[in-house]
Amino acid sequence: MLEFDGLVKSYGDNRVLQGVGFTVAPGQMFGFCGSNGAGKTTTMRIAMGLARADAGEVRWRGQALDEASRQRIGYMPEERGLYPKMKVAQQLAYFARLHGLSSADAAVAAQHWTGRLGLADRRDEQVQKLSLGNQQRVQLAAALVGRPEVLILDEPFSGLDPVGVDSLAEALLEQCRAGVPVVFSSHQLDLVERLCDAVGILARGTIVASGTVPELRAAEGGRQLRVVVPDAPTGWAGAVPGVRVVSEQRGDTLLELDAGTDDQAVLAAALRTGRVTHFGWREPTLVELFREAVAVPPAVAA
Ligand SMILES: Nc1ncnc2c1ncn2[C@@H]1O[C@H](COP(=O)(O)OP(=O)(O)OP(=O)(O)O)[C@@H](O)[C@H]1O
Repeated sequence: MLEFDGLVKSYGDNRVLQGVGFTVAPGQMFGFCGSNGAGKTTTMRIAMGLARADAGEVRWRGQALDEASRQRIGYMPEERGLYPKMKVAQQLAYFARLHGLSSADAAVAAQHWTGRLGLADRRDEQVQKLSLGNQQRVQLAAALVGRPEVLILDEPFSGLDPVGVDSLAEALLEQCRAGVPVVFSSHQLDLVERLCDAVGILARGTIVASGTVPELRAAEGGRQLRVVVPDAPTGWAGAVPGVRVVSEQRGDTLLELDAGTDDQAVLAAALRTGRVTHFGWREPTLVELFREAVAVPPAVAA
């Protein structure tokens, strides 16, 4: 297990982390979400020993991370960290050597990851001559090239084109299948929803929601039903007991049902208006769950 346990961190009066904890199992892909400035980078930097926590620790296999165990982590920092004048393959082989690979293995790993991440034609170019997206790919290759036991990636998908997103996603899933725990931060919640086994949402210094996306949906609790009745008169659903109309546009209605309201009664009411072309429960997207989770509760806002 990779365990983030009770992390507390302030910068002056700015209490950024106030007890952040979550765990990532081997082979699990964990999407670390939160608004700008929520503290995701700070959390990852603490794990890598680049910022010091005021309290709490990060453990891998039960041991607090130290310099030696961090050698076995593939880390992609937010601020990026490549040598601009070094050539791509040479640089990746260098990073692999830093992670303990022999020079022969390092050269093979550099060759492999440049191929996997669409950089085969760029191996002999200086990093500074690459486009931003390709520099990003090199940075990802640098995190992967040392055969990491754990991956901690700060916004690895930002700036990648759709093909780059796909090749990185495939590479990360492959790492998971090999038993590597992967944590990555992202604002691309559609991607998080598609890729991650578990999600943690950081707000107000703590993890305010965590679990699989279906678990987050279940915790959210709202029951919304989408009913499409093209010929129905406007406002038809307002007359059904226990139903609140969330939105209604040319027969396409989104309804919130009270706990005791039978969806079949709603269907019967819809059928009385004419044709029903769609009737189904609507699952909130991760974007909607995120908005709900980060919204300041009235008691805090007051
Ligand atoms: N070295 C530092 N000195 C002072 N304040 C800092 C430092 N690093 C981060 N902060 C503050 O800590 C807070 C959290 O920043 P952090 O970069 O961890 O957030 P984030 O969730 O990664 O944000 P984003 O999504 O915008 O990248 C911010 O208010 C930021 O200004």
